[in-house]
Amino acid sequence: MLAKHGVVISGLGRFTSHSPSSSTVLRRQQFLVRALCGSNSKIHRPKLIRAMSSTSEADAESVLRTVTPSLDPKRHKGQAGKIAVIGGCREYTGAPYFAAISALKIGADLSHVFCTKDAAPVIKSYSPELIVHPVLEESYSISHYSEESQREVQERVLGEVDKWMERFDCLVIGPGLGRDPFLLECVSKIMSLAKKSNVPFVVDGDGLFLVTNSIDLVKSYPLAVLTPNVNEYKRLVQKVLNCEVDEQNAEDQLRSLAKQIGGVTILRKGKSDLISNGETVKSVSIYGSPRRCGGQGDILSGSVAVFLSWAQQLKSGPESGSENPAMLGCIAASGLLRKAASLAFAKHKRSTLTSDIIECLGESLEEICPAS
Ligand SMILES: NC(=O)C1=CN([C@@H]2O[C@H](COP(=O)(O)OP(=O)(O)OC[C@H]3O[C@@H](n4cnc5c(N)ncnc54)[C@H](O)[C@@H]3O)[C@@H](O)[C@H]2O)[C@@H](O)CC1
Ligand SMILES: Nc1ncnc2c1ncn2[C@@H]1O[C@H](COP(=O)(O)OP(=O)(O)OP(=O)(O)O)[C@@H](O)[C@H]1O
Ligand SMILES: [Mg+2]
Repeated sequence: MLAKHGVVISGLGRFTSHSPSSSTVLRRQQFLVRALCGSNSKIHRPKLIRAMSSTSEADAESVLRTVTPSLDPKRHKGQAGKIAVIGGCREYTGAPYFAAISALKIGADLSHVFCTKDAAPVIKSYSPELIVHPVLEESYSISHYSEESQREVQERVLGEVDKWMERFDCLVIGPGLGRDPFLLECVSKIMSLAKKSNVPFVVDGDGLFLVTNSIDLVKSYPLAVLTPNVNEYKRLVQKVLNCEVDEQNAEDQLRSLAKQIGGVTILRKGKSDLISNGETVKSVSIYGSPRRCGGQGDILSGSVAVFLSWAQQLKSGPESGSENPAMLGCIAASGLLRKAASLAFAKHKRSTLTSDIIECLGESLEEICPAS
């Protein structure tokens, strides 16, 4: 057992359904400690405490090795993750597709998309692998309804999502959601349903627009992860901390922001990705690509959902640890996306697109954690 900030971390490496040998367990424990303290550290208490109390580059590859489950023939469909993306409207069909297909490409078993009726046939046509629910409604389709009928529509939407809720390991809320007020009101109620069922969620894109204006939707929910880009982060800082982004004290500001929102985990995307849960701050700067084509953040949000789910499995094992699964999920996802982006850029240079990066996710994970 190891002590961190006076908290006991016990048996970090036991997976419920993976049944690893004791040497595998020990290796995973050592990986996790190295990952959180830097790659050269040994398991040593004072050093661990020092490393956790300041910002440092996470060893993303070690985290990836630790959280990625082995492919066990005894496992059934669903055990490697069931993810749902809430997003997709008239304007945006690419973003929810990128998030949902990335989850499958990394290794999740099932990936659902809950989107508007207009977006559904388009998203279905991108891939038969996705389970697409055309249930969300925008104002334009219900504006001629009476108030009571509008309430009934909202109840129906919530019922359609809620009947699936308990089956999901994680939601991704926001890629390509749009900003329609009726739709966003439904989504805020979907967040409440997720919290009631203790389902973790990653909030991205227009989901962050919603949350920035109603911070209570995520406040103090430890299973919430926010993944803001430069603009989304600026808006969050202005709203919550009532000041401007301070690049000189980026880590401290991120830590304060996460703390102020009650210890949610925030992954601030940028040249280096910075991750904090209000206590520690970690960065992921390895790999990466100079191409800034749209959609890379969507790959990231789908990936965080999968790795967070896997890290949750680690935590629910009989020798569970107290390490934050959301932090581990963010570090793993950031490392993998940046590796895939660098691989795709090496192949495609200026013409690199988000779909090229998605094609490199499997190869990138395979290099770090071979399937056999
Ligand atoms: N193919 C698709 O369907 C895509 C849809 N997307 C969705 O589009 C919606 C809006 O997301 P956006 O990311 O465009 O919204 P943002 O508010 O983040 O970005 C809006 C504007 O900010 C500018 N900007 C970007 N990076 C900047 C930087 N570093 N400094 C200054 N300005 C910068 C962009 O040029 C853009 O015009 C979301 O729902 C999102 O999920 C995006 O995910 C991209 C792909
Ligand atoms: N300046 C940069 N240099 C290197 N990598 C970057 C840079 N900015 C972002 N990234 C990488 O790209 C990923 C996606 O970040 P980005 O800021 O493009 O998200 P986004 O704007 O939400 O994307 P999307 O177009 O999907 O909405 C980040 O996780 C990060 O690893
Ligand atoms: Mg985005």
